[in-house]
Formats: sequence, structure tokens, C-alpha cells
Amino acid sequence: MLELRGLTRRFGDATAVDNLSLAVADGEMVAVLGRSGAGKSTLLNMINRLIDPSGGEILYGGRDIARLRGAELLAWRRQSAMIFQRFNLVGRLSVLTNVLTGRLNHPPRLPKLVGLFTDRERDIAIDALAALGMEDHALKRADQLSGGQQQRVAIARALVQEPRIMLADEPVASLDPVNAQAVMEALRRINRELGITVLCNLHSVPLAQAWCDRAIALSAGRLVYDGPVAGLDEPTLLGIYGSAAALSEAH
Ligand SMILES: Nc1ncnc2c1ncn2[C@@H]1O[C@H](COP(=O)(O)OP(=O)(O)OP(=O)(O)O)[C@@H](O)[C@H]1O
Repeated sequence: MLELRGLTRRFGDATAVDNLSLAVADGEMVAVLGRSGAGKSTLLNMINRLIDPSGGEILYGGRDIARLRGAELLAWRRQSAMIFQRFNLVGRLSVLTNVLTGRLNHPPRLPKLVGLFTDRERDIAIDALAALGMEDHALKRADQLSGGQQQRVAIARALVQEPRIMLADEPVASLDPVNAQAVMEALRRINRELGITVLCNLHSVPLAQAWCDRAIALSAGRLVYDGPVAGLDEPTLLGIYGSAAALSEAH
């Protein structure tokens, strides 16, 4: 279980995440909603420790993640894989090689730096591509794929880290509706079939309602909703987004 207690991040005088407390059970799929600037990215970046909290605790399995250093911090980053809006694949490399780069931080590291992956690692990478319906594309150059396919490869690259949690920051924001659905479906599948906890920042309320069980919503860094996506009725959404205009942008 992931538990946040009084989690806070300030940037100068501004408070991006403000005294946030909540728990996420293993295997949940949670949408993180809120207007632009509400603190969603800061939240995920703190969980992965790309950003250090100003205060509060991030507990996973009873350990305070906010205090990890060195090898323990690297191990945590492997366990809590991040997905970004930009897929950051290397276009001229094959899909399979891109996925294998997700293993670079797994020991032994030296052979991998010169491109030597074991057969087992190749099997893990192929399995990850298969879990995302992408195994037939393994030998193509990454830049030959559509945006949605590239994002699924990026998710496969994250999967080979063998994470417990997937932190997805606007994973479909740059995709057309068809590709956005395919990527959300892929996240849902790895959540259900592999039991990986998914926290997913989304700009689209309908996508959250279609693919997630639970939503949490932030407004100016504060938690303003935490409950089932079915509870996101019009008055609740107006409260989260502040105005009908802001809400209509989230549809
Ligand atoms: N490195 C930084 N330095 C200063 N302020 C920052 C920094 N990162 C975030 N902020 C501020 O913190 C607040 C929350 O930003 P954050 O990016 O977490 O919001 P968000 O909900 O993810 O927004 P978006 O949906 O636009 O990505 C904003 O006011 C932002 O300007």
C-alpha cells in the first residue's frame, strides 16, 4: 500500500501540493484530476522522488520513501515506473532495443551499457510488448510507429523495470481519441492482469470515468475529491474545476 501523510511541496511562496493525505491499495487504478497547475505532476514526481517533498511522508510497505538515498532510492525508482506525455523513445533504434533500455538500471549494468542483454531479458522485453499488443512490431524502428503505438512501447519499457506502481503523467494528452483509448486500455490491462497499481494524471474526465475505479482531484494543491469515478457528478466536477468553462475543457 502507498500512503501519503501530510505531503507538501512548496516552490518559493507557492504551495504546489498542500498537506495531502491518502492511501492507495495495491492493484488500484486511480485517476488524478484537476485543473492545469493543480499539482498533479508535482504529486507524481514526488512519489517517484524526481522532486523532494517540502514536508510530509510517502510510505510504501511501511518505509518512508521520502528518506531513501543511494541504492535504495534507485531501487524505488525501478519499482515506481513513470510514463510521460512525451514517449522519449529513440526513433532510430528498434522497438525491442527501446524496451530493453528499461533494464539498464538492473544489475549487472556493465554488459548492458555495451548492448549486451541476456536471453532472459529479451524474453522479459518480448513479454512486455506482448502484454501491450505490440510484439509484432518488435523489430521495427520506433519512429515508424504511431503516437499511440509509441506510447505503448514506452509503457512496455516501463514494464521491464518490473514495477509495483506505474505513475502516468498525462499519458494520452498528445494522442488522438482512438490512440488515447488504446493506451488507456493498455494501462488497464497491465493493472488487471499484472496487478500493477496505476496512478494516472488525466485532463479528460470521460477517460477517467471509462478506465479508472477511483479518482482523486486536486485544486490548488489540496485534495478536493477522493472517491469512485461514479461519484463524479456535475456539481462535484464543477467544484473540482471551478467553472463551467474549465470543466468543458476537461471533456
Ligand atoms: N519547478 C517549479 N518551480 C516553480 N513552480 C513550480 C515548479 N513546478 C511546478 N510549479 C508550480 O506548482 C504548481 C503545480 O504545478 P503542476 O505542474 O504540478 O500542476 P499540474 O496539475 O500537473 O498542471 P498541468 O495539468 O498543467 O500539468 C503550479 O502553480 C506550477 O506553476
